[in-house]
Amino acid sequence: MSPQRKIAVLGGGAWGTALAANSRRAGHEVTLYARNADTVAEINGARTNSRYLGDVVLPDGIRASTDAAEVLDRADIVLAVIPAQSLGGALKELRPAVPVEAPVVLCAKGIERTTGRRMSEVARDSLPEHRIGILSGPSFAADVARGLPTAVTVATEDESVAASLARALSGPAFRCYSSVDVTGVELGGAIKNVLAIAAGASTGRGFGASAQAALITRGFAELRRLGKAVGARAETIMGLSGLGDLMLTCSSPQSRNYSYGLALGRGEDLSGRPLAEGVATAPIASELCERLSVKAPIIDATAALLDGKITIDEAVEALLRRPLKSED
Ligand SMILES: NC(=O)C1=CN([C@@H]2O[C@H](COP(=O)(O)OP(=O)(O)OC[C@H]3O[C@@H](n4cnc5c(N)ncnc54)[C@H](OP(=O)(O)O)[C@@H]3O)[C@@H](O)[C@H]2O)C=CC1
Ligand SMILES: O=C(CO)COP(=O)(O)O
Repeated sequence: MSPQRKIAVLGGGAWGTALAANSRRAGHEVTLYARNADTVAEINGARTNSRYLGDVVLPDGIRASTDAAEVLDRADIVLAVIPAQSLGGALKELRPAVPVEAPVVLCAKGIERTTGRRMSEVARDSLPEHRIGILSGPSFAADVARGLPTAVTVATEDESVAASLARALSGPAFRCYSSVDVTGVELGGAIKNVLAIAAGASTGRGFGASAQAALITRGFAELRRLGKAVGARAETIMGLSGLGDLMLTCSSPQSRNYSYGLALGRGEDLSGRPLAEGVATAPIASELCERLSVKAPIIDATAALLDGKITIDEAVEALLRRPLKSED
């Protein structure tokens, strides 16, 4: 077990709460910032976060607060678990309270819709003097909150910081691998959400398991191409934060992105659904691929589908009618 640190978690949703639980089980002092007073009261009192994690009971000793400065005071490590489209603004606001010595580990999975920036690019702008890391991999919040086993990747540019974070954040059932490939780790997490919507839509429309497997595999080819174009390592894309998370998210209705796709494919009402980061990431991922001359027909079709420009049947027909080529 690594020495006890003070870990400050920013964000009181499903993943922030699950990571707080994991950090507590790993033996750390844990504080959590949530902007919702009811969430704070429930975590401190009943040790639940029923809005996001149902009846999962959290380990004791997590101290939640609506006061970010109090949560961040003397923190050794900060976990930023705020959704991708809100991360930049939130970190800018919190900047004066974030200790400069504390690495800030980003846990959101997405690309900023308005700018095309990956999470580390967003955070470096908001917190220019801090060391920035990223945590990503196959990990449903409810599983981690319950203490079920999984493994993820933690990346920072500095190898020793990455290794130290991996030691600190690993828990009894949460194994962290370290990496210096920040770009590769964050790219996998962002793109798998888009591909999960595509896989869900196909299955929801009734195209069957073969179509879903073909879509995931060819979607993964698009992620590999995009990874190469932005300088990600191939091993990272093949690893937990790439292939690993893609497999998880595209195969379980527990995924909010996959279930968003399922609902889309079934023609259900999409309003009031839980966060599905792929919805905002799809159009900007498609634009990014175009800008970098990366062929990404599944990402493009998903963006067009979400925008209402094409139907699922038209999307699949267009994908099948593309000129035949060698597999790459
Ligand atoms: N859930 C999961 O299984 C996993 C999620 N992730 C990623 O983690 C990120 C967060 O997801 P998750 O926790 O599940 O999402 P949730 O929807 O469960 O929770 C989001 C939380 O962020 C808070 N929030 C939103 N905007 C701000 C802001 N500006 N300042 C402070 N807090 C804010 C919300 O507050 P409020 O309650 O007040 O609205 C809410 O507590 C996403 O990018 C997701 O892809 C990664 C791995 C696993
Ligand atoms: O990132 C996740 C699992 O690794 C969670 O996926 P969803 O956001 O689709 O629920």
